[in-house]
Amino acid sequence: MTSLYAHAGGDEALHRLEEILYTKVLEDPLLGQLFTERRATHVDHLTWFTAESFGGPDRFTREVGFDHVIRVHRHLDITDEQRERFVELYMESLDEAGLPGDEPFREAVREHLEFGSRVAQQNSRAATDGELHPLRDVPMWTWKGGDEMD
Ligand code: HEM
Repeated sequence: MTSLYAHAGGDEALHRLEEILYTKVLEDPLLGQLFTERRATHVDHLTWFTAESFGGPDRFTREVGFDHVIRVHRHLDITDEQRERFVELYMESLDEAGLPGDEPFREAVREHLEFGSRVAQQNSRAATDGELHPLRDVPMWTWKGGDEMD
């Protein structure tokens, strides 16, 4: 079965996607409150995370580590509106980056995002370690598509 990573177009396509998303996020009035400055590592780290989650190389786990994702979201106190806007901008970015538009792919990306953004939100609101989401590894995302020969 083709991985989501391969179907998306690999690192190059995912990097293009995350770059577009990050530019949108920085310019957005609601999200700009959280993302206050452009960080050099952001697009690369988000690319590596997504690549790994979609069945590509495990570079995020090897070079960054899942604890980092918990740390960066901690105490951001992400609101429902901000979480939803993040998902909306991400879905828009898929089109602008020219990623595949087929339904199984889009559905898998949306599920990954809904899950990931809820984990980030929970961790952003955790007052104690006990309130953190139990996820401690990059989640491996599967999908219903990918049987085609490509
Ligand atoms: C699938 C969902 C998400 C994933 C995979 C994700 C992943 C990441 C990663 C890997 C970083 C570290 C970047 C670095 O090291 O430079 C990061 C930072 C950050 N994330 Fe998320 N995130 C998600 C959802 C969200 C949501 C929903 C929000 C808020 C609405 C958010 C807000 C932030 C902020 C404010 C930072 C740190 C500030 C910055 O780098 O400018 N994230 N995220």
